[in-house]
Amino acid sequence: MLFKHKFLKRFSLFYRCVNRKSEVNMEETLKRIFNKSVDSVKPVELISKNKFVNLIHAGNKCLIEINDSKSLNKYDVTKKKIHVVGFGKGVLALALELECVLEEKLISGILSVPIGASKMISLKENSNIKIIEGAVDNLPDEKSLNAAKEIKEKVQSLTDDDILFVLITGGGSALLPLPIEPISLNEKSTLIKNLSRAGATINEINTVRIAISQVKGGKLLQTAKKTHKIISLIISDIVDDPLDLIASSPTIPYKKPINTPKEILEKYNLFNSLPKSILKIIEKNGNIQQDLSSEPIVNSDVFLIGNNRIAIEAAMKEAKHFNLFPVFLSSAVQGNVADVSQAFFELAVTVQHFSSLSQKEFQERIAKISLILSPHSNFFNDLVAALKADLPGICIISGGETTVTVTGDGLGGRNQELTLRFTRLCHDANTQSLNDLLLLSAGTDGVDGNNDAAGALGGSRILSDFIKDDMKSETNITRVLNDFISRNDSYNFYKNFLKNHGGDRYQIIIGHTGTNVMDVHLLMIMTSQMEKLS
Ligand SMILES: Nc1ncnc2c1ncn2[C@@H]1O[C@H](COP(=O)(O)OP(=O)(O)OP(=O)(O)O)[C@@H](O)[C@H]1O
Ligand SMILES: O=C(O)[C@H](O)CO
Repeated sequence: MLFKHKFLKRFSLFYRCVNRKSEVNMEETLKRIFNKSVDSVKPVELISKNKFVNLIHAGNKCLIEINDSKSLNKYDVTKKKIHVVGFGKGVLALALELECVLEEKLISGILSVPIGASKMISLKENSNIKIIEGAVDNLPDEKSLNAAKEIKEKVQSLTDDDILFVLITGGGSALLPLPIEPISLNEKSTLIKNLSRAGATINEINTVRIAISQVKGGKLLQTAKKTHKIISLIISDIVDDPLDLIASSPTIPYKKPINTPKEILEKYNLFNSLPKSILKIIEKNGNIQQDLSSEPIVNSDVFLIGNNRIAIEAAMKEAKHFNLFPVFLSSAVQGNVADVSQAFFELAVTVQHFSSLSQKEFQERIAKISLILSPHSNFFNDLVAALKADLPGICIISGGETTVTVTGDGLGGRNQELTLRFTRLCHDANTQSLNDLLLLSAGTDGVDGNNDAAGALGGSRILSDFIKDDMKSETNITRVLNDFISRNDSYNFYKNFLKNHGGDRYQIIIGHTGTNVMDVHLLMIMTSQMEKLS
């Protein structure tokens, strides 16, 4: 804990003297900002409204134009047949946009999408695209294995007459499992589950996935050598948009990893318990790049069409509509959810108490928090500008993907656990002023771990519904919070416990959104009672 309790108590007295009933509906405001940020990265925005892909008929020629803001790319498709394959949480909506743009030029396709995805989005009535749903709880299963086999066969069958669109979004790794033989699906799936529960980062998990797959890490592209052109359209759900890791990049050869798969498995104590089949492959594929670098692939173009930054920009714009001063923190928030929730808490408290801190103290605190939250280079100046502004509140906006080391048997996800831990920190600090802040954290894919929520809201104000209840003493609340956190049961804290006490508006349930650009965090701090910086 960076701040001592003493520090918090000193300032709480000041805030208790002020009647701080805010008229802003903080929950609703944050939810609306989040929804706008998700809308901005939906395929309909990225492909159609932005005119990213266009079909042009010029005389007796037919061209596809791809306008990626850096360059205009033209493909002569007059005598070509166009196909599509895709895997990930957002590819159904992407394929629909592609169908609308390419019309009858698009003659076939196969998509591997999460269970339930086609309840939310339907392709055109006479669609030529086959949809295979699979990967319950984001883990590979027989259905996604069959999808992967079909996709590989399809790609292998293409010739110089064909153009192939490959749609890639987050969640694609679990939806395109094809382990190197003799590794079984169950062995692979157990290993990935163990890595994830041990708190491995997505970069680490995908490095291991690539090493044991027949199609990941550019290997699907190898099977498409005879195809005239392969055009990959990617929505990024990894920090810094590493194209060779998103959905384990079946169409982009993997660069040398920072840590080898073996080192990663050793780090999480999983190497010594590997089944023989995996062990053999891991020892052989020490340097993943080797097999692929010998044959440069010339018939492939790759476009990044959406990322977390776009969602953040939309959130910034929407926050202004609510008269909040938006401050961009980072698109790269990573790390253990315990550290990240602590850092968000300390950031909120520092902002609330800036007028009592010397400039040096303020800078030092922000610098400490920065070690965890990796702020954008202008963050400090932007924050100071917000503190000088005459607006009722600040909204600090970030994105990224935290990790949870799951030791309990509850239901939850990194977002709900982040907001629950944040709530506990605010509650423990026992300061009235903390009622003026609220943190929203949610996955832009609409899914947070192994349940139907996308995320939640956290802060001591979410407890006020049941603090009023005479039955609950302060100690009881602390015990309840600790219990749900230790069992990794954040979902049920919001779904059942909080709801039973009248707090039913703090969990975010929106279903599959048809896109995926990691998580968004919105920290709202009402400043109307705070002194402004001069
Ligand atoms: N009970 C739980 N409480 C907290 N976090 C959990 C729990 N169960 C799983 N998780 C975390 O949820 C994460 C997996 O969530 P999810 O399936 O949404 O993955 P994802 O990373 O968003 O998927 P993808 O990147 O493939 O789209 C892991 O980080 C895991 O540690
Ligand atoms: O599918 C995956 O590998 C993750 O969502 C990261 O892209």
